[in-house]
Amino acid sequence: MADTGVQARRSAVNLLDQILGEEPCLMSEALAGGTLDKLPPDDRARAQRLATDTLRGMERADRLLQKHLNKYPPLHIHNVLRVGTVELCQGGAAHGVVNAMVTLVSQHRTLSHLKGLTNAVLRKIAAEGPDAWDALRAPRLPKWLRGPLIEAWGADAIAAMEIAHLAGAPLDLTAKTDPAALAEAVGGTVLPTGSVRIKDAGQVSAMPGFTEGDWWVQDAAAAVPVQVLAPQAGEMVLDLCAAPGGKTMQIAASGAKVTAVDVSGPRMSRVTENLSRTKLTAKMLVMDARNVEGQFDAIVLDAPCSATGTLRRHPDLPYAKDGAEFGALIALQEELIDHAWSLLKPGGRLVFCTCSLLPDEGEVQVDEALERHDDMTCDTEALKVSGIDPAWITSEGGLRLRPDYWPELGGMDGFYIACLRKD
Ligand SMILES: C[S@@+](CC[C@H](N)C(=O)[O-])C[C@H]1O[C@@H](n2cnc3c(N)ncnc32)[C@H](O)[C@@H]1O
Repeated sequence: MADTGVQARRSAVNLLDQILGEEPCLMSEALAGGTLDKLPPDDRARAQRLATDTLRGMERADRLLQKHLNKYPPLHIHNVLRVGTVELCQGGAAHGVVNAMVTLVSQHRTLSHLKGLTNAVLRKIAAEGPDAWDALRAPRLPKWLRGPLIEAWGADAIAAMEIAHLAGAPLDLTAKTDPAALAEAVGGTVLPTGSVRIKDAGQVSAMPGFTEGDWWVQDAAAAVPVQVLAPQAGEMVLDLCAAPGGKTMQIAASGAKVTAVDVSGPRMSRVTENLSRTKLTAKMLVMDARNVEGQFDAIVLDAPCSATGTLRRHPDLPYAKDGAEFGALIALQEELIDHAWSLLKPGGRLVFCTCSLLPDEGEVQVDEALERHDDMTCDTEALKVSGIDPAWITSEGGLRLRPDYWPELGGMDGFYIACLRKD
């Protein structure tokens, strides 16, 4: 029987039901719960892509749907309509999308009576087409996050970030040795910071050089902290909060001796897999970073944070979170900085970074660390790595990267990075 895409679409809707349900969760949590486990790999990838695209465009989808609904139907049907609307407005063939959505509603145990509504509404959306979609504003961040971000960066910057969030993220790779050769092999371009960017990537594991371990997936912004650290061959480098290992691999590839630490055993097994594929080595410790002992020449601390810099790739986050746990993360970051400082040799450097857009997890965190430690200074020279605009250096001496930077190149994740020198 021909694949009508019903299974992948049903799974996308089921994912959204969990993410947007009474007890919201992250997509990664829904996936870890096995939601897509029974699907063949192609359908799994398609379901995840559909759910992600729908979350990115959800505000637009709801605005279009509002016109055709007296009141919102049950969440499951609402999500069916959202997925259908996003597909239709992003160029999906009307006949195929509407048929698949109506079929999956007609097969539902208790909601099959709403197949007529599904059919009628999606046909109207199909008639309006992508023009109606393009005329709508970029979806806004939820109030709990928008308010603090406007306070930090201003309304214009947040509007630009919302456009970047809607656009999504291209695939960035870090080359083990030669970015130019990698770009040629995979049909990508070398970014100013040396990462290789691919606009329309297919299945990652099928790309040239994956099995050989010539590269790993890492957003361009996430690759900058180790460029700032500039590890040297033979140095003893500590990578705190290391999993899944992007920075561990960068450090190991430089010839430094790296010790990678993460509190999560399952996440550390991903570091092991990545190191084995790329034929790189590191000493691995599964433990709380606050209990690590020893003295190191250089340390990178990629602290757990709100991850608000990664919304281009994780549009589920604003729906699954409400900021309630950020206070505890900020307190943990402070403890981690202080412990990392005690592990650094005199003359050494600590690169502190977070994939956050909140100054409390970046600029403020470093300002306060400078107050607590007399022997700590910010090394702004270290931030002047290839492709970094000096205008991105902040008043306390860190580096602020934002999703609205490099708009012509396809953006970057939000990150904060500081290089702290021990006098
Ligand atoms: C932002 S991710 C790290 C990404 C990683 N550095 C990379 O480049 O691939 C943060 C990590 O911190 C780990 N983590 C959270 N609390 C920790 C703690 N107290 N000690 C060590 N690791 C911790 C999490 O398990 C998670 O893997």
